Amino acid sequence: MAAKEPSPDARRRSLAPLSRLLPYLKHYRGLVAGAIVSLIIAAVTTLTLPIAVRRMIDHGFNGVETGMIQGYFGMLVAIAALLAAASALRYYFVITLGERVVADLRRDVFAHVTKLSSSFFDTAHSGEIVSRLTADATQIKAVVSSTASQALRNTIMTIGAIVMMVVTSPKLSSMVIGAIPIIVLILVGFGRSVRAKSRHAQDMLAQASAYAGEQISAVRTLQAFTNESMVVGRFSAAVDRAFEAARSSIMARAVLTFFAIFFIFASVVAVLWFGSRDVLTGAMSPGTLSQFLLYAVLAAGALGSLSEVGGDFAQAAGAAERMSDILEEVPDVGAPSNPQALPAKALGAIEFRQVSFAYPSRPGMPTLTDLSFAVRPGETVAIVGPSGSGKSTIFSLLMRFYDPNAGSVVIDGVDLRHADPIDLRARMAVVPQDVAIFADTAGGNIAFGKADANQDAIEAAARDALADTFIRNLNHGYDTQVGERGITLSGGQRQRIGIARAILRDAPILLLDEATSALDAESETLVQTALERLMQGRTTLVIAHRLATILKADRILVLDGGRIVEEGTHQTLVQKNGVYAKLARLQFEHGADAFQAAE
Ligand SMILES: Nc1ncnc2c1ncn2[C@@H]1O[C@H](COP(=O)(O)OP(=O)(O)OP(=O)(O)O)[C@@H](O)[C@H]1O
Repeated sequence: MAAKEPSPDARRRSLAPLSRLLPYLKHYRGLVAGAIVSLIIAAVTTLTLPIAVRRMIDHGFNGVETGMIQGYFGMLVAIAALLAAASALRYYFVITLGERVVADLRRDVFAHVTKLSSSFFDTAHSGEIVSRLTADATQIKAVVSSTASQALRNTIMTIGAIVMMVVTSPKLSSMVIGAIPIIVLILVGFGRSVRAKSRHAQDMLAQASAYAGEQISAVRTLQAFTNESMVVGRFSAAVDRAFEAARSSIMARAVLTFFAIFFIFASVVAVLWFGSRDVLTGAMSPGTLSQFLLYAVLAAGALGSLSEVGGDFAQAAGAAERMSDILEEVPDVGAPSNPQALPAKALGAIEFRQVSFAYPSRPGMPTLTDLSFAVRPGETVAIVGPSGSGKSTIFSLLMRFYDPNAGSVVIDGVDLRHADPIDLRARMAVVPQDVAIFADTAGGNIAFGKADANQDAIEAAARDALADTFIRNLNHGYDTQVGERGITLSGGQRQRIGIARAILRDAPILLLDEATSALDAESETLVQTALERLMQGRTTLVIAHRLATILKADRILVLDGGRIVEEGTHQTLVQKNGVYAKLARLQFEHGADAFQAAE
């Protein structure tokens, strides 16, 4: 994914990716219209204020029409009320719109990510995807809400105020308008440097947070190696670097503030100087001078803000691009337009026909070569082989996480390429080596096997998986939070939750990846018994690491270097004295006695 990212410069220049947000805005035309209307009302009301001020000064203070001053104050209060109402409405519409659009975008990106195929995740970093859903989405929210409305408001204000300046006094405006480009250029130049420095500060902070996140997630290792002071030292150095970067950005902003205020006031003083001469000569009324001054201040303020929002737009364009990159990612493995239905009554027959496969991230290196085997409904087949021989890859192809490069994988007579992956996976239950436990309750974790399962079904599955007793002994039984990654559970307990989940799923095909990590004898027996119950009446393919499992299998496939090198029962393979016999002696040492007995 990183390779596809355009350079930061290219990203800064192009605002085009923001147009990808338009379809989202279209769903909320009412909010958009409300925002624009209230924005225009607020801008126009602000622009009428100087006129009111002029009329008040020229007519209210001249001693002749003093009665009118009351009327003008009344009018000013009415204008203020309108301005306040329009601004409040603008805030409501614009912020709601921002939140709504970003919520939709987040939902779509997440939904799309869940559908992407394994080859995408082989190269993508999950942390990066999450940061797109959080940090990038937040930047987009800022643009859709405040930045876009600020830009629009300030554009209307700038144009409106300049027009009104010209209308009020063409002579003074020619002077001011001539000076504006110079001031803007200086401010924009400074603004760039401020932005570059603040971006640097953000990066430094991100580094510090990433370091903290990594260490917190591995806090047990950190404490076990008593590296607390080293880690704290590194973190505080990272935080200090972030602080220094922030200070440099704050300094630049302070200098910018100095120049911005100085230039604005200097130009106001210059206008006052020239204007007051006209007022003294009677060429201009004091009210007109005040009106002009107010317009000049409004124009300067609006222009200043406009120069700031440019950077925010560029950042959000980058964020929008990163999010739409994900939306444009097409899954390698998807449902065909007319998927072939699997037989209504699932049999659980599996067949690999001359399958060859290389992972997309390593195209030149075949992982499976010309692999053919069949598993009859209800049969239990054990796959054994040295580490890296391709055992897990067989499972990945069966679940259609990848498609083979040659040959076909067939379930119940249907080539998986022609089937809908959702339909297909519904017929399988998987118990992986390392059962994924979510930060949820014990019951919730089992229910991951079947989202609509009721409490009785969950408890029945837990009983069959021999997990019921330990779950009931937890503080709140099935409602106990088991912590992120199941940190509060033992290895054997995690596995039994995984087995309960598979029992609940009640699928005709069972894919079992036996854990390699040794459990104590008691847990081992529990897990083994639970697995045997689970395997009853189902087609089971098991990546076997234990002799006990192998002995119970109907057949053994021996895999080496992505090929099936031997096939048979334990007895026949041992007699053959080939790859299996050697592997069995080395790998199943802890079952050596059983091995001897079986021989
Ligand atoms: N996602 C992947 N992308 C690229 N190569 C992979 C991927 N997964 C596995 N491989 C490679 O494919 C080969 C077979 O891996 P596989 O996981 O199927 O082996 P295994 O027999 O299950 O090993 P183990 O018993 O150690 O789990 C290995 O060389 C491995 O490095």
